[in-house]
Amino acid sequence: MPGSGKTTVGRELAKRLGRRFVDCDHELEARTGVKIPTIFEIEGEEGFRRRETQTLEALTEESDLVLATGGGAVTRAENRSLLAERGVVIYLNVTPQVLWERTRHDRTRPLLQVPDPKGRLQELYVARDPLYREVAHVVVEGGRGTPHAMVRTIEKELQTLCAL
Ligand SMILES: Nc1ncnc2c1ncn2[C@@H]1O[C@H](COP(=O)(O)OP(=O)(O)O)[C@@H](O)[C@H]1O
Ligand SMILES: O=C(O)C1=C[C@@H](OP(=O)(O)O)[C@@H](O)[C@H](O)C1
Ligand SMILES: [Mg+2]
Repeated sequence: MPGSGKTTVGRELAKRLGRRFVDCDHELEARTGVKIPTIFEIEGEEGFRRRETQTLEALTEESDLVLATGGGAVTRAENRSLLAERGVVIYLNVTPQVLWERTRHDRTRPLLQVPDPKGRLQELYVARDPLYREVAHVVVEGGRGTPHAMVRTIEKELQTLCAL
């Protein structure tokens, strides 16, 4: 979900694992030369989603990468397949209340620029939680832990997965 810590935790996890970190939104901004809100303004969510899929297709071809997606990547079935088949997917499960506390002053997430962002986060959470679970190999409860604690938990989960 937006605000769950994908960018923050992903960057720290990559450092810890000695891998390259890429954030899909940042890559998309680098490719287009404009910020995410501008893509939404000009092309709408549909245009953004099309570009997001193209970027995910390219990035999931690479190996040894820690990739942070945008929160809505799971809404397209083709993205879910790309992620589940080409990667080890980690779902950072954070309650809507905490997501709201973390994103309430942030203007860079167009879907949350509505009169009731807390209600929007609740709706998105209900709609997306099953999709995140469908695609995830690991679910990490990320409510109140620090990014560092989350990295440690993910590392342990990855070690368990690799030992299977
Ligand atoms: N585990 C955490 N504990 C507290 N704050 C966090 C945690 N993870 C991220 N944050 C903060 O929450 C905000 C959103 O994090 P971000 O990494 O951008 O989330 P996402 O990429 O999932 O939308 C940032 O201000 C970040 O510093
Ligand atoms: O939840 C979403 O649909 C989105 C989340 C954003 O990324 P974060 O999850 O990093 O905020 C970004 O991709 C875009 O604004 C759409
Ligand atoms: Mg992010």
